[in-house]
Amino acid sequence: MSAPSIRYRKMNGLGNEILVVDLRAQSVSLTPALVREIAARPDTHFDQMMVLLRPRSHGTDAYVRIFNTDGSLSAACGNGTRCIAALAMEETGRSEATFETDAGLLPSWDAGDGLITVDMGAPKFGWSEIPLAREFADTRAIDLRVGPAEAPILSQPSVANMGNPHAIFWVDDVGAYDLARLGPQLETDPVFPERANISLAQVTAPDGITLRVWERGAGLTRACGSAACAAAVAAARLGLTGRSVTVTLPGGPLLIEWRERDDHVLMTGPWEFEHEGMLPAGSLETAA
Ligand SMILES: N[C@H](CCC[C@H](N)C(=O)O)C(=O)O
Repeated sequence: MSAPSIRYRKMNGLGNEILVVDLRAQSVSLTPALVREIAARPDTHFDQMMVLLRPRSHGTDAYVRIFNTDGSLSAACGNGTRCIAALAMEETGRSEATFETDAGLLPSWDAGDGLITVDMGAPKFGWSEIPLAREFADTRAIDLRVGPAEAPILSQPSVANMGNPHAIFWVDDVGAYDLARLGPQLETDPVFPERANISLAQVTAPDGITLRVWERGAGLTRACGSAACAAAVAAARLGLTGRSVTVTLPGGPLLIEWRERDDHVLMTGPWEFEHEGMLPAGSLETAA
């Protein structure tokens, strides 16, 4: 049997590296090993791979599975959703697109000036919804720390689920920490049974947050949309900011609005097309 040929599109959302693979008309199974192999190649390297599958629900453009670099799955990726929304809008000629993931529906629309808004849904704050391994009554600050009890390096993060688990540590200077060293340790702390995305957040104004993220399954990235949403809602819950904030990541700013009406979080930002090509046939033979 000859290997299927599959096109990929390499994009990015604020430097968050996104590989889009459209399998709506093809049947190929992507194993974690194959995903890791694709991620290891310079041309197709990604932080997240957005795999478009045939829609499961009426009115949606695709059912989307999202893989991290390490082959694990995530039910949310804000930056990647802007990228696939841009492709879908170009394909349909419409100015909106809706995707389904395992975390629910993600409506998105053209916000003008080359920006796209994604409705990331309502955040969840219950300890079992994050999920955490044991009960915490107040997830605005949980008892977790790195370093000695009397002088912790980082402590008392807020936690939230934005379709995926996030912990946000509030700091005075996001640049003052070795996140590449602390991230892996916190990501896999036993309090997070499904691991977690780890953020350092610095509140710079009632409508401004600076953020650095160690992503579950992907490591340090230039931007993480769902982490920006999680930090924004966590800051608003603590009264550190209002419900509309600009979250500035290493890759640039995202506008986050936590809508009063239905608690949904709206994320607005750019997307960029880089190049396209075919996935290496050799690796796909393994999967066919
Ligand atoms: N970069 C993505 C999130 C990836 C999350 C993933 N690392 C996980 O939850 O496992 C974003 O823009 O929202």
